[in-house]
Amino acid sequence: SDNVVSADEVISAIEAVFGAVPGERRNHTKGSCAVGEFVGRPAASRYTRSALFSGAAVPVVARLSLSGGNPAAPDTARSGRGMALEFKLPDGSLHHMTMLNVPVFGAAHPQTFLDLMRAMKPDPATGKPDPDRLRDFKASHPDARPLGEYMASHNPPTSYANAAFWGIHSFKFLNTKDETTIVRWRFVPQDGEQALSADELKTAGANFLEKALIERTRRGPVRWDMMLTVGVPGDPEDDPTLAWPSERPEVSVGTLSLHAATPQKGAACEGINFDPLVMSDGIAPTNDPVLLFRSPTYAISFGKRLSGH
Ligand code: HEM
Repeated sequence: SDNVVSADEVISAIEAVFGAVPGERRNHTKGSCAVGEFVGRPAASRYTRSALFSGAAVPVVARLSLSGGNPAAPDTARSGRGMALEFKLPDGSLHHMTMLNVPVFGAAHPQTFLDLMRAMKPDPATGKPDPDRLRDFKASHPDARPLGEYMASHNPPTSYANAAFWGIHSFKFLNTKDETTIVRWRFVPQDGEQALSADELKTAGANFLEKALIERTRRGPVRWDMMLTVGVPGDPEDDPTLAWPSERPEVSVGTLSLHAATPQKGAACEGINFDPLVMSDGIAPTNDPVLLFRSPTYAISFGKRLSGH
């Protein structure tokens, strides 16, 4: 059962891999802040009554990040890139979307995530993870394979502005008649997707992502289209490691525009806990055990950094 894994032990396991920087996030530690707006399309109103899609501009605070707890992670690292969005709706309510630049996650249950952290824990003798433990992890956790295969065949992006971001989990959309539709979504960059070449991986350096985003927003808003996929019966609802069939049609339901970016220190995104269960009326979680487990885990990380630990 999923209840055997506690949020506390997962945070401890993350800290055992990466250490802990006082006052900072335990995961996605390296990141940048941005601000902008989201304009939804009424095309979504068939599925959701959320005010996100009224057509009015909704202010957004965003954070772009590298996954992992290393505050000095190189921007060429073969790891996830994150996009976290906080929408402020006209009635004052908040909505969060906390996404990654990959279509699937590497754990169907919190236990797999915990086991991965345990396998990644550096061996005191070498300062590196024990290759045997990593091999054992891969062999014993088939749910980690789809993400592993995706990461192996996709280089990291040249810029956050050239990355697509997926919501990964399935969510429930509720319309005015209280009808439920299971959906997934991704944000597709209007600048186009672009990955680092093998040469660029060697020459790009460790810290180009923040600079590229700041410079890009100075030339004008950087935009992503929100593409919605409507599930059909039989599509996996509660497993974020399983992609939906690629032939499912996508509907454009809105556009995100980021107008300005800055380092995270002291900026608006720094103090936000981008808990993915912060949801406004018209959007609700599925029973995906990973989605539900994220909330208590983020709360512990947030509490630690708030209190300066
Ligand atoms: C068992 C699964 C997971 C665990 C234990 C976990 C843990 C964490 C933790 C502890 C943080 C830092 C929270 C804070 O201090 O504010 C974080 C941040 C983040 N996570 Fe997860 N996570 C999980 C799954 C996911 C998934 C499935 C996604 C994407 C769909 C995701 C995307 C992100 C992003 C984008 C951030 C950075 C948020 C920000 O910029 O503040 N995580 N995660």
